[in-house]
Amino acid sequence: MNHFQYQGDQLFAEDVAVKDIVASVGSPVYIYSRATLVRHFKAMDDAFATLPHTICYSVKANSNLAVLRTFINLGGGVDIVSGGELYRALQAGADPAQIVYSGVGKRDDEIEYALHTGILMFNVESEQELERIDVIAGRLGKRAGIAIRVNPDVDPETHPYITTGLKKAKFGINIERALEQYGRAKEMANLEILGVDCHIGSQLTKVSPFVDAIRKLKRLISGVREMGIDLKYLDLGGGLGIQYHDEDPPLPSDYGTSITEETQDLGLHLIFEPGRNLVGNAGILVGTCLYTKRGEEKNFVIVDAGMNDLARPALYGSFHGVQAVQKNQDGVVTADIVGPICESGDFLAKDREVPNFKVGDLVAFMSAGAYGFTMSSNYNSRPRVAEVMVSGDRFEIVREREQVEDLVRGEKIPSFLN
Ligand SMILES: Cc1ncc(COP(=O)(O)O)c(C=O)c1O
Ligand SMILES: N[C@@H](CCCC[NH3+])C(=O)O
Repeated sequence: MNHFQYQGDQLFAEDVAVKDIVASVGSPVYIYSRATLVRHFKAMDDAFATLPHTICYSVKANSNLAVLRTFINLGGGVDIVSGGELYRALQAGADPAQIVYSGVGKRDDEIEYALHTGILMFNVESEQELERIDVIAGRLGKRAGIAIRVNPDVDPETHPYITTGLKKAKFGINIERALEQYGRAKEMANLEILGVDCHIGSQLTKVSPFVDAIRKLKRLISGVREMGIDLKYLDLGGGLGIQYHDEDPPLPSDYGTSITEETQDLGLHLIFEPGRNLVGNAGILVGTCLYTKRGEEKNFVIVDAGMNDLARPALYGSFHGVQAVQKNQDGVVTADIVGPICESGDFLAKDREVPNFKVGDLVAFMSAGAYGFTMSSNYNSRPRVAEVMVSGDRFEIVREREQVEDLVRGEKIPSFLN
């Protein structure tokens, strides 16, 4: 069941009318459905019920503390890529023993922070990083749990900007060189080799690339075991896609069945790092129509939300469904829905048949729960919008809207300018 649905002519988030949220919180605003978050987490968790596994939610998709807490309360771990994400995860109550840390550019201070925290493991993405972690762990008198993030050279058949598992990508260590690096890691005094990791890309709409990657990893796992290394974890990253428009991604249960089949004899604890699949369709962005322009070439609906609030259309040409918060009887129009930002790339929908919006109408951008707020910026000195969590017939602001004063926080005018 979808938790963003019409009741009569009104769009609801669970049992709350979206217009009531906007009336109370303002526009634009991100709105999340707690019931959807819970349902998605459980679907992913249930998909692997027959194997030991941990769902380590990928914080980058949506790092709101209320979202993190929802998954953590369901027993989830987290996948982080920075000291900032580690801080957020801990604030939300994550168990350090269920935190995995990926990313090609971990800084010394971030590595130290993670070691002090006692995270489960670093997913190491380069030969130099392996050494760096060993040195820092030695200095702190700690042993660092690690997995090597292997780049299996598999095409996930998704947008090039979110393809990560091809040889030409900056991510991970090429699979042909991985065995050698396990050998090096084994000789490093302050590392404890715990697993093998890979993440091949995001918004995958087929299971086959995951299966191809696993088959390649299995050969590596045998090789690592032959070196006398006792592996415990196989981290298969995230990447399962969602429906934004006309995609037909596999259900978590199908993804689970295929992966379980491939991995059940390995005797490894599986880790998954889903982001988008858990949160993407659990959130919407709502804006207000400020103006309409009827052009000779094009029609425009100008809204108060822009590419700084939702970057995906501008960055990847992504599709987000557009719906009227209150359905009207005024027919449809083919238009670009654009924001106030001074760039022609500032569109949220292009050449789209949409309701014939009028000034003051509320416009909902669907499937905006993943990589929406987390990729927002202050471009054009626009304050970040509020985030609201709905649960049943209640809603709560889970992040206040920024004020313009917040935009100069920490900024000083140098005295020599006086
Ligand atoms: C290492 C890693 N893990 C997990 C994810 C989450 O991906 P998704 O949101 O596609 O599940 C990403 C982003 O693609 C990632 O880079
Ligand atoms: N930001 C991307 C996904 C990035 C995946 C991160 N590894 C998107 O919105 O689709």
